Amino acid sequence: MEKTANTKTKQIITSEDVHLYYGSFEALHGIDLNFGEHEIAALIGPSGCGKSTYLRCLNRMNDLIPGVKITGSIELEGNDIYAPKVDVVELRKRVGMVFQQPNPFPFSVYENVAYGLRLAGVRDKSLLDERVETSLKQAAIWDEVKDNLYDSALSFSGGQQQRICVARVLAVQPEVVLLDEPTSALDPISSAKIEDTLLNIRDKYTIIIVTHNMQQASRISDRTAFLLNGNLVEYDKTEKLFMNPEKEETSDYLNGKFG
Ligand SMILES: Nc1ncnc2c1ncn2[C@@H]1O[C@H](COP(=O)(O)OP(=O)(O)OP(=O)(O)O)[C@@H](O)[C@H]1O
Repeated sequence: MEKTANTKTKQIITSEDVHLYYGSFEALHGIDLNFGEHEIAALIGPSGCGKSTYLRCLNRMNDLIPGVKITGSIELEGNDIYAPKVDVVELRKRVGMVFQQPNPFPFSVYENVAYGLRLAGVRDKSLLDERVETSLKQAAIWDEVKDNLYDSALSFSGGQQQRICVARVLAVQPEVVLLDEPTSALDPISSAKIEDTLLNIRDKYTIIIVTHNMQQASRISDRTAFLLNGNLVEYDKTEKLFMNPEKEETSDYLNGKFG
């Protein structure tokens, strides 16, 4: 198993021995994973193996679930994200998240993308305009919405809504973007646009994506982690993991023997 494949790349997130309990149920059994700057990492594995649970640890989304206990360590650029002094709102700006179902607010496209900036106290109209446009361009949706910026985001298609959600996350200039099955509710053309978007923005962000779609993982990710029953089985360069996995469980999963 190669956990530090990109040794030359600066590691942005390092997690060690992460255990997560939902009440008495242990969903993660000690996960060691790290993620580098400008890297796309994919988390794959059968339903219920803990992919989303692990992803949510990275910006403390599990804090919102009653009865959850987490042990181990997760650091963002060397700082413990679970330290008592951490401002969780600030953390979630640095580690943004896109969900499975597009979830734009019932506001205009402009206000969706400007939302986080306004919350952060940005009032300068030209700065807001500039960030909204840049973020929509990065999310590869600008051309489709630029003439309708003040229409409700809900009036756009699911695929367009998802790219508006990506733009909303990018507007606050995060370091890490987490995506939890962002294309599973989308048609293939919209999915391909999201994939292109991720490839376009990888030079500025660290991207961690949970996906059930193995072709998607192999198309866009630099490294892939295979999880099974709350354990990390293998983490390696994507091509290596798909073409020549070290572990039998990985090979069985890739060959459709379970999951
Ligand atoms: N809020 C919760 N309360 C209790 N158990 C939970 C909760 N969320 C998830 N679990 C359990 O934790 C385990 C891991 O779930 P998780 O959703 O992380 O898996 P997953 O790999 O993302 O699955 P899927 O691919 O189906 O989304 C499962 O056994 C699940 O039933």
